[in-house]
Amino acid sequence: MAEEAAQEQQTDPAASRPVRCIVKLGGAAITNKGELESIDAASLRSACAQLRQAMSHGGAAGKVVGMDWSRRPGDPTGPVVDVEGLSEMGGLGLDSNFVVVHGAGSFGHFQASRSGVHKGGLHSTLVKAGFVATRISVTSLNQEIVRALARVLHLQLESVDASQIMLSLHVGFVPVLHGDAVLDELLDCTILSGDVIIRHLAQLLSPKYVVFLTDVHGVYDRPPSDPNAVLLREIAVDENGSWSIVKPALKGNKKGVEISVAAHDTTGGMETKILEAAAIARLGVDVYITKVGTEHSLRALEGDTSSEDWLGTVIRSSR
Ligand SMILES: Nc1ncnc2c1ncn2[C@@H]1O[C@H](COP(=O)(O)OP(=O)(O)OP(=O)(O)O)[C@@H](O)[C@H]1O
Ligand SMILES: C=C(C)CCOP(=O)(O)O
Repeated sequence: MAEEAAQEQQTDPAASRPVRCIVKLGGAAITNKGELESIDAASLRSACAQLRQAMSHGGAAGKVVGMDWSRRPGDPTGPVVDVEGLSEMGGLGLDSNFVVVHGAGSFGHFQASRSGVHKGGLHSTLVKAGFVATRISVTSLNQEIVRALARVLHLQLESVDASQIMLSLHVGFVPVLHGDAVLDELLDCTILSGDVIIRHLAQLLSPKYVVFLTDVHGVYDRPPSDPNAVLLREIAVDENGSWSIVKPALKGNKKGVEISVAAHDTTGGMETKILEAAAIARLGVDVYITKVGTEHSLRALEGDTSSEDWLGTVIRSSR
């Protein structure tokens, strides 16, 4: 009986509450992407705190009850479990209908690019070793992210596969997924970006909006390291999937965007993000790309990017 109910919830999206937001914690946002296996702790903390704020109904969400029970007694970071506090969980008014996907940043891209996992070739010992090394690296980042989220969200978090997502949401979990080294029918193995996972999730879950948090304010007309780079405020996507810059009007009617990708980035950097965001917008779901740890990221997570002073890129359907 329980199994049947679970299956029904898994296959029937209407059985679950609608998903409000799918958010990507970009690897460039929460790690120091150029420095091997280095977390940007301040940005990660800020992203978690803002997620909590965005999930809370009308601001303050009460006392924090840590859900990270893996800490040992005597750990200076806090109590192992505050049992009394747990009874308050029900009354906190957190809207758990968020799905979190994180990127790899400096956990995974180095290992993958050095061994060439993204290009396939599992017959090679180097690729096989790189596949394993990439998975170890990105899953160790995942542990840290799940811990950081568990410290501030009064919710249980799980790394889940697609078939479990709807059910997890239904019971009040916040699913946490991530890009990874994966087996592939065409290449035999490759690197799957969190950006691509988000597009699939958007198709599956029809969220109200999607947020990409990264280390720059949004999509620029050229790499943001160029002092003349202009932030693109709005990009429209037509029914064929082609996109055009709506705001601001660029000099010389410039249509394209110049993109640079870090040498060790195995998933295409900002180019992949724009392509995936355009595919999501085509579904009728607005996409916000903005910088982690800013007032703009909080507003994006709350779904409120309408005011003129919001800094970021909105990608939406032209329909
Ligand atoms: N035209 C451009 N507009 C915006 N960012 C750009 C552009 N060209 C290059 N970039 C770079 O893209 C980077 C963000 O893309 P990236 O894929 O690294 O983000 P992420 O999703 O946070 O990281 P990860 O892929 O590791 O999860 C920024 O650091 C920025 O410098
Ligand atoms: C393990 C890796 C390298 C996954 C990469 O995913 P992304 O950082 O979201 O593009």
